[in-house]
Amino acid sequence: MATRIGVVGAAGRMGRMLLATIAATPGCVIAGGTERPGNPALGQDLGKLAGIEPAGVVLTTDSDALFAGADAVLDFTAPAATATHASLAAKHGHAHIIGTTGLEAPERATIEAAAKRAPIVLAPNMSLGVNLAMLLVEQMAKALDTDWDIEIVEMHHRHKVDAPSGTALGLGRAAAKGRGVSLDSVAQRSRDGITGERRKGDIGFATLRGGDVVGEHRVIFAAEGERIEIGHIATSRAIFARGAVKAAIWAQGKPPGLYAMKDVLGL
Ligand SMILES: NC(=O)C1=CN([C@@H]2O[C@H](COP(=O)(O)OP(=O)(O)OC[C@H]3O[C@@H](n4cnc5c(N)ncnc54)[C@H](OP(=O)(O)O)[C@@H]3O)[C@@H](O)[C@H]2O)C=CC1
Ligand SMILES: O=C(O)C1=N[C@H](C(=O)O)C[C@H](O)C1
Repeated sequence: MATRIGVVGAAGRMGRMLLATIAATPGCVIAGGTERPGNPALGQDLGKLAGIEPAGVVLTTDSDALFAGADAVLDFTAPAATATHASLAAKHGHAHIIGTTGLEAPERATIEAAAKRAPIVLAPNMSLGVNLAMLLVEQMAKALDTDWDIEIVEMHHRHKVDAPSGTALGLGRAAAKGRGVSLDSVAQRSRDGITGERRKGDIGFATLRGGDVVGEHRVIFAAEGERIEIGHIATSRAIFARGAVKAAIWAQGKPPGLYAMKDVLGL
């Protein structure tokens, strides 16, 4: 039987890409899609919305019905909306694939509670390349001492609302894990003015925004006399959408729990 996959935030940049990817994946069908009341695309056919063949399902506001009827729901929306969606996943026990970034402690707590009742995959970046880069960064940070300063630079399109990006913070967490420290204790999320010299062991972040950049990340290990860099450049949102659909197929029918992309990808 086909895997029925729904999309909340279906009219968004990622939402449309997700619809097209579900339709193009053998064994998967679009179960439905939602947006908030007032969205101008409400009532439109989801296939048409994604620029593909009509899907015979229209965009609605009923996320409760979507979570009830889908095997898995893909969520690339906004933090408050994602917390509400996680509670719906818990209510219906169906898989929830979360790509939303900018989540703070209260939303994370709601997601963790929901994961006791539904399988939830949570990842700030669903591409294979970035998840491999995270593993490499962890290994490098483990091998190199604090004579190697770690700095993370990211650039995204002008519409992005959170900073640093979820991926940059994920790369930072991987580096901190490799060093055996918590990211919160060493993160320098921005710098301005007379900052004083760099504190040994800090992990620094720099954020660039502009144009239509899909997503670029660079982790720099800088020592006296040499530098190592691990970089990833996304040129299409299709890489995130493919990862999300893969996660949906993987998570369908799994026991409740909070899973990461490395579980899905077997890394
Ligand atoms: N993990 C990953 O691999 C990736 C993660 N992302 C993350 O995904 C998120 C979305 O990115 P992007 O697609 O560019 O953003 P968009 O703003 O284009 O899309 C988000 C969509 O969600 C909608 N939405 C907000 N609240 C609700 C709600 N309560 N119910 C239904 N829909 C809702 C928005 O509607 P409205 O316009 O009304 O607010 C909008 O249409 C961001 O957090 C981004 O960082 C992006 C790419 C990859
Ligand atoms: O908002 C985006 O576009 C992206 N957000 C994610 C993030 O915050 O890391 C992933 C990707 O880089 C695109």
